[in-house]
Amino acid sequence: MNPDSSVLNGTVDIVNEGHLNGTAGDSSGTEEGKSFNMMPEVEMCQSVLPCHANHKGGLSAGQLLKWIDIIACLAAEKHAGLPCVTASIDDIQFEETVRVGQIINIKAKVNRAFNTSMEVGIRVVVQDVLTGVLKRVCVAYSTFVAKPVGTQKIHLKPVDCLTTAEDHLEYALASERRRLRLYNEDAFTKLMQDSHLLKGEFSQNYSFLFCVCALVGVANGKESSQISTERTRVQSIELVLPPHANHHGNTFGGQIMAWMENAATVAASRLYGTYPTLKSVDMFKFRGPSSVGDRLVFKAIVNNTFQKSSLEVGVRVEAYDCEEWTRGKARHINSAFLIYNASSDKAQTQTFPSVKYTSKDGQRRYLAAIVRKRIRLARYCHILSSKEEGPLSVPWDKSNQAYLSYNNVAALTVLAGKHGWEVNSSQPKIRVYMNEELDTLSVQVEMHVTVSSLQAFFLLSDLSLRPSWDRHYSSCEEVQVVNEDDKLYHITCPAVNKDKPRDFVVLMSRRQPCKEGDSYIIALRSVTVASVPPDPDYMRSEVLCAGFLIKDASRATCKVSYYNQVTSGVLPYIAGNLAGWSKSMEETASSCIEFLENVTDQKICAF
Ligand SMILES: CC(=O)SCCNC(=O)CCNC(=O)[C@H](O)C(C)(C)COP(=O)(O)OP(=O)(O)OC[C@H]1O[C@@H](n2cnc3c(N)ncnc32)[C@H](O)[C@@H]1OP(=O)(O)O
Repeated sequence: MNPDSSVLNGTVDIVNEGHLNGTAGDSSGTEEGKSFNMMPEVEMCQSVLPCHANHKGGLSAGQLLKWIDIIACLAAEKHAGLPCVTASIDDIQFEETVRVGQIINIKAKVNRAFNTSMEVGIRVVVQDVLTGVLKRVCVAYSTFVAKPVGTQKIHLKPVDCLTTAEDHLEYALASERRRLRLYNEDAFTKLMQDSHLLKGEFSQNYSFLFCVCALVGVANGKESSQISTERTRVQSIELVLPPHANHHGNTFGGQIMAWMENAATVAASRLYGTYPTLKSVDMFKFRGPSSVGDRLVFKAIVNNTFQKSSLEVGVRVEAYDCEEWTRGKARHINSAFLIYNASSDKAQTQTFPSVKYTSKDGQRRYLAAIVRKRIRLARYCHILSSKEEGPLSVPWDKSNQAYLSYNNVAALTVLAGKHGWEVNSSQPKIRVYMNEELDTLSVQVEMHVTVSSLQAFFLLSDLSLRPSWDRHYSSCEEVQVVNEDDKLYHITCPAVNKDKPRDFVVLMSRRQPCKEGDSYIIALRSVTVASVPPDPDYMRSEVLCAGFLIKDASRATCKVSYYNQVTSGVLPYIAGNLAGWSKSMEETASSCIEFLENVTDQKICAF
């Protein structure tokens, strides 16, 4: 590892610096006076070789899962002092592709012990050998159970070496995550059972979906552009040999996950016709053990596609010992759901075809994938609502106006410059992107408009015109004109579900480009002003960073990009879109384009 602290300091927002400085490979074997063995953390460094890579030269997700499981198990056993088994791994988002020649660093430590189980937190970082730059690949949380031979249950000692603020935070969050794990199972069962609720919450589109699904299920083949999920079905068998076993003789969990990833990737590529990119896994659950000599049958199938930009593959693992094999009696030992994105390494954005099911089981899987997507989204709601978000608004007054405007514009510029925007939906003039980070979610809506960027800038920066094209705005009134380019507005929005209607007080700061090629900027953020106190009829909500960047495409056309870093106040308005059962963002974008292209000269003059 590159010990150059300037390299590390440059990435402290990505990786905890202290974390990286304490390498287990330190030849002195000590850190801050503690012997290595006393360190709560376990660390692994791997140089990524061609044998670890997939066909694209990137580290294969299966290999990474194997390393994650090894290191997590060692951390669990260090705490328990006993053999431990993986019970589950929470969903993992893969943020960075790792290439052959780079160095992987994996650290794991027990965040919290409960009764017989404990949570292990794992951080994976990649370092480029030539530049020394470090990037986070993923963060994962595994649950391990201490399992000595026999049926005895072992109660674990509590984690008592919480030294840093991060240790304390992880300790506190571990019980939240456990609560969420248990809640997710209940929520899934309830949502699957309660089709009434599903129909209600998924609104018209969802009941429509139900009807369409039912029809498609019966009238197989009538919709020619849809591909049957059956075409993606994969079945693959592995015989568990000694090299596949862990140090206790059971089939190694990491190996099972790697095999599962392999089967899932084959299923996804059958639909796609090329190689999709694994974006995340939605919990690996180890339901029961297997051992050397077992035959493991992997069954994978695409369950559903979302907005044509991502798909879910379900993988089920069944184990048979010799006798069970001849009797045809399987043990269901593992299940996981993997999310793939259409590859973005081609000049043109690829999309997945829509799928249809042709059996009752297919219908169940299709709906279950929607429910899981909804739960993933709910996790964002949970993260957003349990994250100590606020207050996000900053008090506005004349003395801090210059700083606030600067921050407003700077925050939007930083948001727009983020890496990792992924296409969520694509239409001829509109494209929706999402950017998921650990605890933030941002959306971008790109629109191609046949008006000059100057005209779009003037029209969009007059927020009082917005209710005429954005149905999420009920009203928008000017509260104060600070100067020509900065105004305060009070916005009211319609109620969603059974909530009260919401209102926002925002500062709009607009900037024309300083030089050719720069964008016009219209930045929005919440502020508090004494003249607009919260109204009991409205739920006062906040926007942290939103707005438009507008850029010339040709003399008469421009690209308008709308950004929003999602807050709990904004989420209800876009939740359906993110989960794939509503197209409200695309509809609003279409209405925005129509407004910009058809607006009369009068309105422009009035501004
Ligand atoms: C490192 C390796 O390679 S290990 C090999 C791969 N892993 C395996 O083979 C494990 C296979 N699975 C098993 O053996 C079992 O399902 C076990 C041991 C995980 C759980 O056994 P069960 O009899 O279901 O145990 P039980 O229901 O009593 O739960 C025990 C604990 O595990 C927790 N647990 C059980 N399942 C899960 C799960 N899917 N996710 C998170 N926690 C879980 C429970 O909450 C409980 O925690 P607590 O005691 O702290 O409150």
